[in-house]
Amino acid sequence: MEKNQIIDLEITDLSYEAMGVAHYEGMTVFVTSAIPGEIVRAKILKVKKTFAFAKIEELIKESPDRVKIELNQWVQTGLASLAHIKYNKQLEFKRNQVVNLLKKAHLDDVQVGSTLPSPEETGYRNKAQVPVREVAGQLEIGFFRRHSHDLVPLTNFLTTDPEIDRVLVAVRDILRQYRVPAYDEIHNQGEVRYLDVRRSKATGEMMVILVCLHKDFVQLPKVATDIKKIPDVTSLVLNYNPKKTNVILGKVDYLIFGKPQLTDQIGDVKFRISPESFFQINSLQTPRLYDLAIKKANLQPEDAVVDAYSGIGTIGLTVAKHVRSVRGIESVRDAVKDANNNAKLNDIRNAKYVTGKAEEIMPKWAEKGMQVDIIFVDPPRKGLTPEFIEAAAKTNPKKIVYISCNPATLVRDLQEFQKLGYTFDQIDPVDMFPQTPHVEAVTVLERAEK
Ligand SMILES: C[S@@+](CC[C@H](N)C(=O)[O-])C[C@H]1O[C@@H](n2cnc3c(N)ncnc32)[C@H](O)[C@@H]1O
Repeated sequence: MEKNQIIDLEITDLSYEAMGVAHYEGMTVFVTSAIPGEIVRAKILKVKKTFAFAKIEELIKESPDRVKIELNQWVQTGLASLAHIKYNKQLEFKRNQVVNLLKKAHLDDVQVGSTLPSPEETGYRNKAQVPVREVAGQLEIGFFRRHSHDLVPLTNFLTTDPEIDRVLVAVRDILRQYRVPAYDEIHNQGEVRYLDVRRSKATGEMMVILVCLHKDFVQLPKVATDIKKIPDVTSLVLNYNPKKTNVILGKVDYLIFGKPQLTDQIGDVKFRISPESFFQINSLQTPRLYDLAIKKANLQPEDAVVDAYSGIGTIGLTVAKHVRSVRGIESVRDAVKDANNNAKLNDIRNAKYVTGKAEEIMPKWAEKGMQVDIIFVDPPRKGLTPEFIEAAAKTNPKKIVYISCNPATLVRDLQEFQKLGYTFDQIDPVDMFPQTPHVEAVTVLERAEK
């Protein structure tokens, strides 16, 4: 097999990144935008030792699961790599990912629920974070081509709230008008690296964050005056990121105008969110995810609850009124401040959040003999650490409710809890990210009776 070769392929599977999978002369070929059941004439783009990448030249047999999309770039860039597949099939794809991981781990008897669909299939994201680069002599916003930093200009991001897309385009036009340079990552020069826009579904307020190479730039006063005039924009923040790095946000924020936090609501609890704090991006699906997790926890009024990887306290503060106490752990200092302030804002007095790494704080609590009834964990994609798992089990909770955004680390961690006397019999996928291959899932671990 060689680059630019044209071959006919039968697509038999979808990869975790939602590329069509085919086999050809002992090689696995990943074909962008292809769907199982399709026969495609494909052009080979890159050849590795045992696998290759290809793109469709001609669709010979089309799958009935394919849907027409407005922009091929959504799938090609990886912004919405499932957008060409019917929504019910996307839900099946996500469930299958969990089923396959369980099979690999010889846990075939664990039940996998059907994926809980999102109330909105598009336009559900309450936040957009888009790169700003110069393309053909002009400042553009868009999305990087898969596995690259080549910007594909876009103004319709499909998965973000259309109100956010409107503001992104308006800010782009203001930056163009005042000739603010886009960031040049090769030379670490220029100015605006990313545009970050967040919208509260509860209040309609929007916060604009300009991620910049410098703390200030000559055009900033004029740019700020014009951004203030965009309807519904309530604050502007300059995030200072001077480093040559792929990390999007720098460590310092300067409030240019408006309120330093956005106010949103989940169920009947209000939340103020700082720019550095994590907040679930699918506003309508989040309360459904939490409801499922809370129902599975079967909380009792006398329960002592731990909310680990708590962000701004969304899970703990949602359950605080129904339990004895909530103790939360979160590594981002601003998020912890938000969590404790959010407790006050909602007149919740039995919840307290601390700053630190969950894998360091939990062993200390276990050491002190802290009594815990229920632990909620909601870690980032890399999952839990052995130190956290051991300490969590040591506090002897009745239940550990695991909310995960990566089924591979979820299954790995569940097996570790099993070794420590916890059992589980069901995983429930929840679609927080329609049109993308990301899978969220909830599992409850119960202490086995000794
Ligand atoms: C997936 S988010 C969940 C946040 C929150 N539970 C929610 O639903 O909004 C994971 C959170 O874990 C935090 N985090 C990452 N690594 C951590 C660690 N080692 N210890 C504690 N928190 C951590 C992140 O800052 C983020 O707020």
